[in-house]
Amino acid sequence: MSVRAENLVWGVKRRVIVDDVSLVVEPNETLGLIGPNGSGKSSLLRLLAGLRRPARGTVAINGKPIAGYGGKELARIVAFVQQSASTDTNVAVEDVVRLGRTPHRSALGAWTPLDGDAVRRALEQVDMFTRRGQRWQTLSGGERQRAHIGRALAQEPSIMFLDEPTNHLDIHHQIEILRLVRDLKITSIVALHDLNLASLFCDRIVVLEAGRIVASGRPEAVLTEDLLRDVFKVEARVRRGLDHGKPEISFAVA
Ligand SMILES: Nc1ncnc2c1ncn2[C@@H]1O[C@H](COP(=O)(O)OP(=O)(O)OP(=O)(O)O)[C@@H](O)[C@H]1O
Repeated sequence: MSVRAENLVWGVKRRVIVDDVSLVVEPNETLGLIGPNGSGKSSLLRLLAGLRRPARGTVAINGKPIAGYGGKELARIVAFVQQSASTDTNVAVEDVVRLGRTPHRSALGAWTPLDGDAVRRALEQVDMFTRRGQRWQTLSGGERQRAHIGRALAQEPSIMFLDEPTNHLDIHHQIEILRLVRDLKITSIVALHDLNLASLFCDRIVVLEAGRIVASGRPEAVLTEDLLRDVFKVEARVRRGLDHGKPEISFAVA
């Protein structure tokens, strides 16, 4: 499914936080959202997912304005993995992941084998199947993050929004989770701080600075030394990676 935003504006009091943002994400594309702290990545993700209403502008999913979707209908289509999401602490991993099935079930609907399959698959995808019975409060930060991603996967969404999904993850799981997101046949929009991971796993990258889009395109067009200097205030060298041909950034620190 596609996501199209036109001239989105959102702010708090007099401060404009998302400033006239327009973008299109094509079906099955993985779009990376990068930008310095406070540039508006999370705010934009929430607007795109319909969790927040813009002051101006529109979001359309598959050509239909998001305001035209019912709550449950939208929940079947869209999953959102928040930055450091909280969860009731007295539950097991599997209970958290099972919550992902909620939008697919009627109020009195029985748990079906299809629900069970989706939960098992999601637990396996995030490498948490063997920990499915473990209590939430005993999990490490990275395990909690993977369980939250598992919940979103169990939802079997058509569009997934992920806000810093690699937070707390070791390098193996950072790569595995982003590879999974890239390879899923769904549309994904991912806010990321790690520019090398954005380069490796995103089809396209949008760069935000102070709420505005300052660059967008394929990683090799966007991740330039000039952009890193201008937007991220770092000196860096960008070369083509020998193994994958994608831009590879090394930071020059004295
Ligand atoms: N509800 C709110 N009330 C007041 N200010 C807000 C609110 N939501 C966001 N902001 C401010 O808007 C700016 C953008 O926040 P946002 O979380 O979207 O940035 P971000 O790019 O995701 O940042 P980070 O990389 O640090 O996660 C920040 O300066 C933040 O303090």
